[in-house]
Amino acid sequence: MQARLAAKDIACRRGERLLFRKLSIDCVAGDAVHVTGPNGVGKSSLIRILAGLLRPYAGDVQHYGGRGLVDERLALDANLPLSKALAFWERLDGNADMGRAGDLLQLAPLLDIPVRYLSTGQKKRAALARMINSNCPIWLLDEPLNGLDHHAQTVFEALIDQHCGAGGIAIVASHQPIALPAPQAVALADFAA
Ligand SMILES: Nc1ncnc2c1ncn2[C@@H]1O[C@H](COP(=O)(O)OP(=O)(O)OP(=O)(O)O)[C@@H](O)[C@H]1O
Repeated sequence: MQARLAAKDIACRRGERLLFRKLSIDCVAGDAVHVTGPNGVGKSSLIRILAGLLRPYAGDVQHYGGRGLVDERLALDANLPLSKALAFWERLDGNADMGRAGDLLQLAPLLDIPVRYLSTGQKKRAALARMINSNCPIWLLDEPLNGLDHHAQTVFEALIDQHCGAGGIAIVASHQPIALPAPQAVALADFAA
């Protein structure tokens, strides 16, 4: 069965505020979605709902296929050299070869450096490579270009293109323009409560 992610009539409440409501997204293999909106409208909250990390106030989310998330929280042990921090996930994900993603995102020179010493963009490159290496068909990306230099941005845009071309799904919350293959646009302010 092909990858699918469907959110139906979801609403999001944070604290006492209802942020958005009646939002539906239906993605099938190959789809890309660009979520936009001003600060505080709920883009990160939406990505976390789609990832299953935050319960929607109303509506539901269904998915077929694993979900990979990259947001501002770096899921890598700050005290380990990057190679060992990545190896932790490689054991869980059952994929020991960082391979192409690691090459393209130029991780080789960073592997001996403790994660806490990596620059913002280097950490983001490592997080993206880890997600790619997990082989999840559904990519959930919260500001994935933040911190990346122009070359790394271009490389990652090409990786999204390949991922969708191979039947993956990418849902991207981004302030910055990002080249996505035939994206559906979701302007979150249109669903503000
Ligand atoms: N745990 C929480 N409890 C209460 N309110 C929260 C919580 N987390 C986030 N919020 C509020 O929810 C709103 C939406 O936050 P969110 O991070 O989803 O917005 P965003 O659109 O991603 O913003 P930005 O563009 O600045 O990244 C903000 O007003 C924020 O203060």
